[in-house]
Amino acid sequence: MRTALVIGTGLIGTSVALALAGRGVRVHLSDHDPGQARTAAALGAGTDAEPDGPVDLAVIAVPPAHVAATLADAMRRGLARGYLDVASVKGGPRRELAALGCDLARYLGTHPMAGRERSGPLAATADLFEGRPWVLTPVGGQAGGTDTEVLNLALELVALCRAVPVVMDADDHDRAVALVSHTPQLLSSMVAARLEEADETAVRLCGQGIRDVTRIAASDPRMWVDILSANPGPVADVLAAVAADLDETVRALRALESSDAERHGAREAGIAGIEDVLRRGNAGRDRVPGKHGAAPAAYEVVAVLIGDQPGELARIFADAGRAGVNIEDVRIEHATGQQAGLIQLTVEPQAAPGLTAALRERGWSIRQ
Ligand SMILES: NC(=O)c1ccc[n+]([C@@H]2O[C@H](COP(=O)([O-])OP(=O)(O)OC[C@H]3O[C@@H](n4cnc5c(N)ncnc54)[C@H](O)[C@@H]3O)[C@@H](O)[C@H]2O)c1
Ligand SMILES: O=C(O)C(=O)C[C@]1(C(=O)O)C=C[C@@H](O)C=C1
Repeated sequence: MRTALVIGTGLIGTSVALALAGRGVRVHLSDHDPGQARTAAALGAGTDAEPDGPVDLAVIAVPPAHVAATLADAMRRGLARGYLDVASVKGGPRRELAALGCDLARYLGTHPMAGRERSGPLAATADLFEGRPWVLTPVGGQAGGTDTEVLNLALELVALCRAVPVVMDADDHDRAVALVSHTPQLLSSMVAARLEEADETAVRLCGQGIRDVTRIAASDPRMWVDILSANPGPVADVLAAVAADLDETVRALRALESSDAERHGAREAGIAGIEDVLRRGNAGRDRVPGKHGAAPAAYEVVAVLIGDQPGELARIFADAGRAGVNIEDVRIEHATGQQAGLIQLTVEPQAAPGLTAALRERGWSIRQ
């Protein structure tokens, strides 16, 4: 692929453009807000000048509700040899495109399983998709089937973004993301919504647990209304199953709360009910793939106290590097009201003792 056009230069469009531009593709950037395209160009994602002829691939990265109309317009203007979108739902856009009478052979619905809770070009990064699944939903058959050239262009794009292609049927994809992406977004928002009216004395106690659970509650509501309203049935099915667990858990807790719990064996039943959902949670969590889609790995965490001052992170990473240790993941826990935090360095189990010793030697305070 030599040339590409990215329409919609927000978080995802600009991240794609940065990855392509970094690997030598000439990228044209377009957005209905020209300021967004200018910002993306200033970040090195390409040029906001119009292409002077059809590009190899047009990438449509606008909110789901605008995908079909944007694609239809681009196709009518003959802007590219192949077209794909990156929207988080796949069944709806394809049906809308068909209803608009577009050439479905030149189009492929795709979805990179990577993102952030922030929007816009300034949140974009060239490595956003590295090691992440990128779903492709080609359609077989002669009439309306995906053209091989378009599928190959999409595979090249996925490879240039260093993502991992996963081929799926569009409706199967929508049911899968209802479970692993759309319902988690709603549950995160619902937990965070409890805090809106909460007493300040409670909010001050927020620790890492609630930070983990509510990170994506900071996402753009307009975008998520678009996504959820394009996948209502599958999301409602998963939420109904969660609601059944919630009902059971509330019943179990109420049984423990009642004053005559001991007498009627309700205490044992209540504990069993709570334990059941926690154990099923352990089993589900064990199935979440690890880094780069590999089987979940058992890592160890080395927790170190760091000061809240410039250069501390660089210093600790350099010290870990000098000890020859590869850091698999990093998390920082901020201590409320203190000029310090706890950095948790996730490493291979065999590297943990050496890293602990090396950091102690260099004066770092290790927390057990
Ligand atoms: N945010 C995520 O985590 C994530 C992950 C994977 C896929 N997606 C999908 O990627 C797409 C873009 O999401 P985002 O997070 O980059 O959003 P974003 O808000 O950061 O960017 C969207 C951009 O599209 C532009 N836009 C809106 N309507 C347009 C139109 N009609 N023509 C041209 N430009 C238009 C906006 O000005 C904005 O710059 C969505 O379809 C979303 O479902 C998002
Ligand atoms: O990690 C995040 O912040 C995301 O929101 C990413 C996430 C996801 O649920 O995994 C969100 C929506 C997208 O369609 C794909 C990826």
